[in-house]
Amino acid sequence: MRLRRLTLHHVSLPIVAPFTTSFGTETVREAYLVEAEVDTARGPSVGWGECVAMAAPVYSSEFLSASVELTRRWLAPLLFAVDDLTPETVGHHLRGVVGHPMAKAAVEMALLDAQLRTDERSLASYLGGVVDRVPSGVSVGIHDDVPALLRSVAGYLDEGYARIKLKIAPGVDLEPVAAVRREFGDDVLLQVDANAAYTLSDAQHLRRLDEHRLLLIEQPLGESDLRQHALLAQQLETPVCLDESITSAEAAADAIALGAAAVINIKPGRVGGYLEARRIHDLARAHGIPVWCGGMLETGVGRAANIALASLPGFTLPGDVSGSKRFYDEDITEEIVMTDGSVAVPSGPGFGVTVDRGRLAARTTATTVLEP
Ligand SMILES: CSCC[C@@H](NC(=O)CCC(=O)O)C(=O)O
Ligand SMILES: [Mg+2]
Repeated sequence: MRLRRLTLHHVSLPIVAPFTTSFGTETVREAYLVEAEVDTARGPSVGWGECVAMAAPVYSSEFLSASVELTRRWLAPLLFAVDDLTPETVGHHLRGVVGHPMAKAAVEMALLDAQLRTDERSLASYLGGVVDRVPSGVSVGIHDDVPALLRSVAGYLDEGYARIKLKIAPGVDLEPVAAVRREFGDDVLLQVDANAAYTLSDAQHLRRLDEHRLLLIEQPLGESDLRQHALLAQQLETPVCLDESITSAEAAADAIALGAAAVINIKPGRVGGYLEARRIHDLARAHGIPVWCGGMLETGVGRAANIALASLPGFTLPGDVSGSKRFYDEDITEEIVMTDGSVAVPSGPGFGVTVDRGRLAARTTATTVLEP
């Protein structure tokens, strides 16, 4: 294919309720969608991608305006210069640009969507999906008090979510977890996510979570603390899951080899795209490491693609693949609906969803048009 134009649609989506993690509170999701216009062997096509970087470098070192600038100054010119571009070679052509996996993932996504639409093939089929529905978990932010948390969890359980993930931080961990266990019983699939808020010196404190029979504890320590996660894992019964630390298949291999990850949260944006995400899936599966699909408050574009990824056989734990309404009153695509604890794997060509241009325009704060 040949890339003719990249349009970055900067969008601002209000979140239905403040979402608080150990690194801050989000009330609006700033993001950008990548619209790629390409010429393929079968004629012109358009594909969509989504950059999951946050507005500020609080989750990882990437942030949206840097991703836009990187795409404008380096990623787009490199890709415009390629005559026989394919989604599978985007990573190769961008190898001279160090880092920035989220920015790279967004453009690779758009080219992959464009190619799959031309081929009339779904992303799930292309990646090797084996199921047509996947279990839907939900991520629950830190609340002001336990009663408010219990009301939120009760609501999600009433909706049918298959798994509850609680954000925790020092001082807001043992009490809320114990309260949820006490209120909803032992059968609820329950896990926690610290977003790197603890240090190895907290090991004895974190051991006290073991009594609550959690599925896992996600990213308790810092992104670069692989060895320390391995030492922590030796002290906990609760399986350690890594998120922020797993920035590539190579990082996943190191984490597995070091015993730092008993479970891996795969986020295509964080690792540089859906092809790298599949490589991590394959690697983890070869080592008997369960994986699940994480979330970055994606719009229906990224959400639909994540659900397709979650249909691969190694995704044996419910992912953060909630319905659109978990975060947004109105999505930019058709609504992703969770019913009876699962979401349908999109079966249409490409990512299987359609960007509603009216809704997109209503949420667009700026547009960056990139041409050769
Ligand atoms: C704004 S927090 C984004 C990162 C966080 N994501 C979630 O908690 C899931 C969000 C979602 O369901 O999209 C994580 O560390 O796993
Ligand atoms: Mg996480």
